[in-house]
Amino acid sequence: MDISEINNPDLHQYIEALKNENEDLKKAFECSYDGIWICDAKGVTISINKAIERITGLKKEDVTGKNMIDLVEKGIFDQSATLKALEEKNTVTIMQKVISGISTIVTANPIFDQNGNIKKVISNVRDITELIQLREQLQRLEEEKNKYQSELNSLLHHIEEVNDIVLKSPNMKKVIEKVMQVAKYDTTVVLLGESGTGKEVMAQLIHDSSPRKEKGEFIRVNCSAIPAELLESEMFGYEAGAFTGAKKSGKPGLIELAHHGTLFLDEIGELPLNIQAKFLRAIQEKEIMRLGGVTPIKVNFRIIAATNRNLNDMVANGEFREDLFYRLNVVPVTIPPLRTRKDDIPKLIESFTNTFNKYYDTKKRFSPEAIRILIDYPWPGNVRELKNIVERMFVTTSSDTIYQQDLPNFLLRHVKPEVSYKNGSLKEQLAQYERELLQNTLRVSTTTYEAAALLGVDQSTVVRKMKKYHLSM
Ligand SMILES: Nc1ncnc2c1ncn2[C@@H]1O[C@H](COP(=O)(O)OP(=O)(O)OP(=O)(O)O)[C@@H](O)[C@H]1O
Repeated sequence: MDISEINNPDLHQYIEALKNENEDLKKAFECSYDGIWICDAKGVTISINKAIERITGLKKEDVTGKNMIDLVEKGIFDQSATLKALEEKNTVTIMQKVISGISTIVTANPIFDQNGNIKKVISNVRDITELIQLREQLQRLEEEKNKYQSELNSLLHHIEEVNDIVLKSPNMKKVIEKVMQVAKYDTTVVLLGESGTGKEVMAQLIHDSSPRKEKGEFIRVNCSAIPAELLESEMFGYEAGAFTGAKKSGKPGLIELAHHGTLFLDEIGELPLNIQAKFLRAIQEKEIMRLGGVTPIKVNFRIIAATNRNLNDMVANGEFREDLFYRLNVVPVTIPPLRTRKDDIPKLIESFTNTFNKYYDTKKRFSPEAIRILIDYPWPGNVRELKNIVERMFVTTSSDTIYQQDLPNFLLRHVKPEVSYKNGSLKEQLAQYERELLQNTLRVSTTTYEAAALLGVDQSTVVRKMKKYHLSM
C-alpha cells in the first residue's frame, strides 16, 4: 500500500515537511560554494556536489562508488581526510593535493549512529590554490625585499667607507637610494638644495658610480664663479686667434674635456640666456663648435646640474629657458638641509674630526656637551658650515678635547636654557638631561669604555645607565 493512502492528516503533514526538508537539503548540497564529499563507513564515495567538480575537475560518475583508498593509490589525491577520519574516529582537517595540481583544505566529519559506529563521513573541500600562490608570492617578495635591503645596506656602507660620505639619516638614505638607481644610466640629473648641502658630493658620487668613471673625467663648471664674458669660451673652447688674448694653440672647452665623462653644471641658474641657447644646441646635436672654429666637434657627455634656486620660478620669470629646463629636469633629486637630518650631525663631526686629525696630525675630539650644541644649531650654511666650524675649532683650541666654552659665541648664543622649555620636576629634567648627554656620547664613541672615558665615569656606570634609558651603541 502507498504510504500516501494512509488517511492520517498528521502523518501526511509530517511526510510533506520531510519531503520539503529533503528538497532544501539537496539544494543546499548542490548550491554550496564549498565542495561536499560524502563517503560511507568504508570510505566508498556515495555522492559529491557540483562544487567538487568545479574545484577538482573530477566528474561525479568517475568517483561515485569508488573507495578513497583506490583514489589515493591512483594518485587522484595525495592523501584522504576521509580515511584519516575513519581511522581516528574524529574530525580531521588536512591540506590535500589533487592530481590536477590544485591544493585544497579538507575537513572530514564522521557521522555516528546510535551505537557510536561511523555511518558516513562528510567532507568539506575548499580550493586554496590561489591562497597558497599568494602566500608563495608574498614570501618571494619578502625575500627579494630582504635581499635588496641588505644589498642597499652594504652599498651605503661602501659609500661611507670609500667615498667618505655621511648618510646616517633616513632622509639621506632615501636620497642615495634614488641617486644610485639612476647613476649607472646616462640620465640627466638635477640636484636641488640649499647651498652647502652636498650637491657636488652627490654629483661626484653619481659619476664615480657610473661606467663613465672608467672612460672620462668629472668636469665641474661653476656657472656663477666664471665671469659671464669668459663663460662661453670656457665652456665651448676656442680656436687659435679667436679673440685678442686667446692662446695661439687654441683651447678645448670644459664640455670637450667632459667627452665620455660627466659635465657637472653647478649653479645652473646663473647660466646666461645666450649660453643657455648654445648649450641646448650642444646637448641636442651632441656636438659643439669652438669659438672661431668652423668644424663641429662631436661630444658625448652626461649632464648633472645643480642649483639652489627655484628653476620653475626662473622659467616663469623668463630667466631660464623652458626648453632647456625640461631637457635637464629628467630626474630631480632634492638634498635636504642639515637642520632636517640632525641624525647626520654626530657622524659628520666624527668624519670631519678624523679628516682634520690626519691633516693637522692631532688627536682632537669634541666633548659630548659641545656635540649637543652642534646638533641643536640650525646650520643655515648646512654641511659646509659645519665642516668649517670643525676645522676652526682645530686651529683655535689648544687642548685635545674641544669643550662647549670653546665654541664660537654665535653657537652658544643659540643654546636656549633647558628649563625654559622643558616641563617636569628637577629629578625628571635631570634624568632627561642625563639621557641626552649619554646618547650624544654614545653616538661619538665606538665602545662603552670610550664613552665612559669621555664622561669621566666607570664603564659599568655607562652600561647601567644605558639599560636604564634603553640606549644602545
Ligand atoms: N654627506 C656628506 N658627507 C660628508 N661630507 C659632506 C656631505 N655633504 C657635504 N659634505 C661636505 O660639505 C661641503 C659642501 O658640500 P658641497 O660643495 O657638495 O655642497 P653644495 O650643495 O654643492 O654647495 P653649493 O650649492 O654652495 O655649491 C664639502 O666640503 C663636502 O665635502
